Amino acid sequence: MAATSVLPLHQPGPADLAVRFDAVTVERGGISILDQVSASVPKGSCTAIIGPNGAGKTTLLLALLGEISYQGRIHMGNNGAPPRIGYVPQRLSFDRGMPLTVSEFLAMGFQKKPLWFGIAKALHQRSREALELVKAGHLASRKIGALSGGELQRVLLALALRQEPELLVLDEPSAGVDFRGELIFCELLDNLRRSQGFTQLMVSHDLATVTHHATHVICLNRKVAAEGPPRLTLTGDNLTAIFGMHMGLVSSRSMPDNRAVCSAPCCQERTNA
Ligand SMILES: Nc1ncnc2c1ncn2[C@@H]1O[C@H](COP(=O)(O)OP(=O)(O)OP(=O)(O)O)[C@@H](O)[C@H]1O
Repeated sequence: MAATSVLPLHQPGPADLAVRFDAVTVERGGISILDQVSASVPKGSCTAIIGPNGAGKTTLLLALLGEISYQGRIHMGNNGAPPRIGYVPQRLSFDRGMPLTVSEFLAMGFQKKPLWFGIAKALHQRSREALELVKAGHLASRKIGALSGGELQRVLLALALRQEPELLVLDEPSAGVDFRGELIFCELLDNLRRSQGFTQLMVSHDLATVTHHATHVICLNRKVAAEGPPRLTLTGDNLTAIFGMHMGLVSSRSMPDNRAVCSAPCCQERTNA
């Protein structure tokens, strides 16, 4: 597949960057997953990594989180000190019959000692505050296994925000969430990012979300095909190069605030749903 060259659109200095991937290379089972990936995440940005299935997006996040080994370098933070990182995973496997309330689930993440020693009242209060922050205070006494996809997503966000992260990493935050739920979640994230000042790095398959919310985009398909502001990066040529099919972005009058949406048939169906 032809890859376009990296666009020289955004040339921030090191002090402006929350993360810099420098020739990151990952091989798993003898197969090349990431090949010399160099890209930047501007400080305070909402940076989206886009690319087709199997492009290595999750792998890049796992390398950043120190969960897998890689060649190359990943620079984070200004003064050599690693930033506080919050992480919202793509999916969470757990026993849906687990007899835990949302408040207890969050308290488990907050407290150092095992749950069977009981949960301090103050931690329940902290859980409630964490839920209020993501506009999910009403979920505190619900069973964690009974939550919908969108509700669980908010709880995981509350958990990720507990340490006041400087870098919030989200792997497909809108997977399994309907269009309206996704819109609300992304707006919540935008507001939190502005009020708390963290940098947001997310993997997304939804080009409408990326167009509307991201301030910086990394187009990845094993290598970086393009990088820069969405308006200049999400061109028909770049999208065709990484997704291998003709794609473009169209403007839709039927959308709130006339935002751009992806013209690919799957996105059109989703948008019109
Ligand atoms: N543990 C592993 N061992 C071998 N190959 C792996 C392993 N984990 C992932 N891969 C392969 O690495 C490639 C990239 O996977 P990754 O999950 O990073 O892609 P992705 O871009 O996040 O995909 P998706 O959009 O489908 O979530 C895939 O081909 C996958 O099969």
